[in-house]
Amino acid sequence: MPPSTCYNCKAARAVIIRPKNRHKLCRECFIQIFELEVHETITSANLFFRGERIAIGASGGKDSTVLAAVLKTLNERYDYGLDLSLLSIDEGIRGYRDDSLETVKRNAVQYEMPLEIVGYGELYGWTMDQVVEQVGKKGNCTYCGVFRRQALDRGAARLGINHVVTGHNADDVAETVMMNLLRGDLPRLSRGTSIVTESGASDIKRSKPLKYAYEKEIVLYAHHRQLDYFSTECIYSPEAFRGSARTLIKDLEKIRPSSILDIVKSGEDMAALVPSQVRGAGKSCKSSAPADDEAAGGCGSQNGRTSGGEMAAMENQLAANDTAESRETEIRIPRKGLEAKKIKTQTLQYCEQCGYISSQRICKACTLLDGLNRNRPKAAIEISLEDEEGSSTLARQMERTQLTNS
Ligand SMILES: Nc1ncnc2c1ncn2[C@@H]1O[C@H](COP(=O)(O)OP(=O)(O)OP(=O)(O)O)[C@@H](O)[C@H]1O
Repeated sequence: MPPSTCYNCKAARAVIIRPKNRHKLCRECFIQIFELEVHETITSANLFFRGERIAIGASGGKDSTVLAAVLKTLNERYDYGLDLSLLSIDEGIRGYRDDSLETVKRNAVQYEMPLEIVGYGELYGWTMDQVVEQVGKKGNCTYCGVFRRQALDRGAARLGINHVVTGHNADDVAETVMMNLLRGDLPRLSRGTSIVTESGASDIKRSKPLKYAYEKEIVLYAHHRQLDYFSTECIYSPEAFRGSARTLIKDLEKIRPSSILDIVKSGEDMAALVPSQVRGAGKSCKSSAPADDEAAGGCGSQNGRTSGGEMAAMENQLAANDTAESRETEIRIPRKGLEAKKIKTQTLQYCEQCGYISSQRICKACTLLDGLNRNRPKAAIEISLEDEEGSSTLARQMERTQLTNS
């Protein structure tokens, strides 16, 4: 069969079949189109203003590396006038984050961007290796997600920047939509689909310029531009529910490539139906809008990305059961009072311990830290909570927050 020509330029040889729409493209057209689509996302959502300082949440992985590369290209090509920096959080995971941070350090040189690294150890007195040693692998993603959100805010505040962009892509958003649909959490679904998340008290705005970019296309882009990124998965436990949502979406994508974007768009439409006081996002509703699933249940990264084998085995099992058993269908009538799930609204306040924005008296990070510190052997607490000047980590954390909030 003769090689196909590019669907776009009709001249060069096609080397890519776009996962999004199956168009056959040459390398140059694919790169141009990918960048143009991110540019359109940025301009149609008015994400930036001229002269704005932006911190790129840089993990060294493919998504944030592509984000940094594309933002640098677009900033120069379209003269956005942005001042771009890289901001990395060192969760303290030996054999994973230390290696990926080396990639970010190289990216900082390659893209000529300043880099700030903020560590869980210095902020919280706990690295993720120590947390996992204490709590085990199960549930550790919750600690990591809650800590990371605050750490990104604190790192940005340290740089004097109030807009953090992250590499969350269309697949991540579709998973978040699916997970929150399955657990009936419309407020969180709504926050997860939003391209920008702002909270009432923190001045730090978050946005996802790659929100409509397919993960597969991000990998293709990184490959064809030969970007330097780190591809090892986090060594700690998978977030099982996200993994199941991912498997479901990947199965749908095989039958219908547009499924990912369709789910994202449906999520946006559903979000539009959620009243803003229930959604709990944005400055107007005075809520802490405590993030989407980035904070709620881990990083939403490679974690939990199951192959789908478990699902297939379960489907086979169910099919076998169906033929063996009689085909009875049980219809349950909901008990009175249980029909409608009560939707809680959130009220803005500051954590009494560290001053960070929270919907509770004590923020999630302090609650988790209290639990960790209570169970830490006494000698270890004394050593790790005292810094050279003798002030406690949380006290330092509070000082920083007061600076941030003032
Ligand atoms: N340690 C970190 N430091 C800074 N930003 C981070 C860190 N971890 C995650 N992020 C930000 O959050 C986004 C989503 O993170 P997630 O863990 O889901 O990783 P991912 O989908 O594998 O992305 P990546 O490929 O960039 O690692 C990343 O693209 C990045 O912008």
